[in-house]
Amino acid sequence: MTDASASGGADLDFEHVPDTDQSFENALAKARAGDRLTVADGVELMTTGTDREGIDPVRKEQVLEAADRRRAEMVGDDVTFVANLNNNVTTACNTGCLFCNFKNTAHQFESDHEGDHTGFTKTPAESRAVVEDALDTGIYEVTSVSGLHPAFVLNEEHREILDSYDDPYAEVDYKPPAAYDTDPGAYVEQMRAMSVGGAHLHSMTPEEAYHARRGTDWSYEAVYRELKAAGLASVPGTAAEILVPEVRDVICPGKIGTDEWVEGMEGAMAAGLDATATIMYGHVENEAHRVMHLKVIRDLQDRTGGITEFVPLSFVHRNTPLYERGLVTEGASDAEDELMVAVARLFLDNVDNVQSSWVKFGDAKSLKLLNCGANDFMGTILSEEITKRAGGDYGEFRSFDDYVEMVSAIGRPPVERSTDYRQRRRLDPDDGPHGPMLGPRADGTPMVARPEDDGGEPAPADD
Ligand SMILES: C[S@@+](CC[C@H](N)C(=O)[O-])C[C@H]1O[C@@H](n2cnc3c(N)ncnc32)[C@H](O)[C@@H]1O
Ligand SMILES: Nc1c(NC[C@H](O)[C@H](O)[C@H](O)CO)[nH]c(=O)[nH]c1=O
Ligand SMILES: N[C@@H](Cc1ccc(O)cc1)C(=O)O
Ligand code: SF4
Repeated sequence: MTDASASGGADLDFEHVPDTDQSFENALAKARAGDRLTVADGVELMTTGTDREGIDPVRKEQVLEAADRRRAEMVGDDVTFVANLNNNVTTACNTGCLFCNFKNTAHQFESDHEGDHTGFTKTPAESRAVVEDALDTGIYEVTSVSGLHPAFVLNEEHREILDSYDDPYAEVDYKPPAAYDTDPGAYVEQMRAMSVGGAHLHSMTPEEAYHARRGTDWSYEAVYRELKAAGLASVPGTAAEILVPEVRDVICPGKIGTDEWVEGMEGAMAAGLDATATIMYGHVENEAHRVMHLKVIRDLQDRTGGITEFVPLSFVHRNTPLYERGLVTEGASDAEDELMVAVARLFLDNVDNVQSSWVKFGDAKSLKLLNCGANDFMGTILSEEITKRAGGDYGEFRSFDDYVEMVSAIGRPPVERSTDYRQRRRLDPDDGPHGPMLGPRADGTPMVARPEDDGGEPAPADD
């Protein structure tokens, strides 16, 4: 039997292990025929057979080839990408996920705290200014994911509710903005600020929505409706990590559970928002957990139909507590990354788009993954904090010319997309230089990186 433990480290005694009654050959035949796969089928494909130790290179190629063909049948050869900006509002967070080095514990942001930290908080006005600048470069979308700052509230009504607790910090992780150097404002103020100028705002993960309703009896749907009215247009399905309780207990015990993540996503879609879905893999979990996670996503999509894309996020281990505490010794191998993308394509028969992330994989591997079942190539992002702070070093920006060159090199058509994939524009490789055309101020002028995006020093922390 195969034991994933690709990441080495601690010997965790999980209930769910990759062990099935199915055979690899049967599972592959079903995948090739386009039959809906069971979890056992998925585990056979993900492990290249539980009858053998390790990954079998020939069987792996068979799985990748089946996924590549399925991708061509489902969405054709186009490789899509979006002109977008990442604008994360704050790194202050007390949730304590053990895979995350993006966050800084919130007490460090308090006005009376002595000593430096590397984090930041932006006011709504500062967020608006960053988005305004990026709109001029032609972006279509603003992606914003943040730490759960204790001063964050949905709106002023929420602030009053949280203020009325006897000990708000202990009971509901709330401390008034006056305690901090920088006030992040209310979530609705940040939404209004970042949806400026017709930008498509992609923000408020289920974990952030949980924070935006903490201490109340409001439903996720009601909270997402309020955020939508303030400018939110779609939701990033992060905070998913691995949607199996025994894994969450190890890597993110402070986070919402599997069922609540699903409830949050359903609330977003009930409010009329599209969402992406993610998996963060390559740490303590095994192949059974990865496929169980895919089943949660497929069931959710059967019920809602609102998931626009699935994003495999390979764990970046270097600067994280999981690595520092010896729970993992490395991230996923190349073969595991390939199989994750391929089995996602084969298992998720109801999700059109599977994303290959150059931030997580680098250019060479992310291009290879476009031949293993992926069809989307993420976005220009212009700024990156999560992977960089975890020790990743694939940069913070890809220009349209970079995209056209890379995608053409693998013989596929490069296509600019909107966040919901409904607007598409094919780029002619022979007609450069290339720039975005779909954003509210886009006119085809090439986007350029700010100096710090080219490996220079980042801007100083503002908090
Ligand atoms: C940093 S959080 C920010 C948004 C919000 N606090 C949340 O948890 O949804 C966004 C996502 O980044 C991903 N992430 C964080 N650290 C990572 C790492 N070391 N490697 C890969 N992905 C990581 C996780 O999937 C996480 O859900
Ligand atoms: N995979 C990563 C993403 N993906 C999100 C996209 O950039 C985009 O927001 C989405 O496809 C909706 O259009 N973003 C990152 O910053 N880092 C990644 O690794
Ligand atoms: N925030 C995620 C990436 C992400 C963003 C938005 C999404 O819709 C999906 C994934 C990361 O960097 O790890
Ligand atoms: S993943 Fe999100 S919730 Fe968890 S510590 Fe990082 S920023 Fe906070």
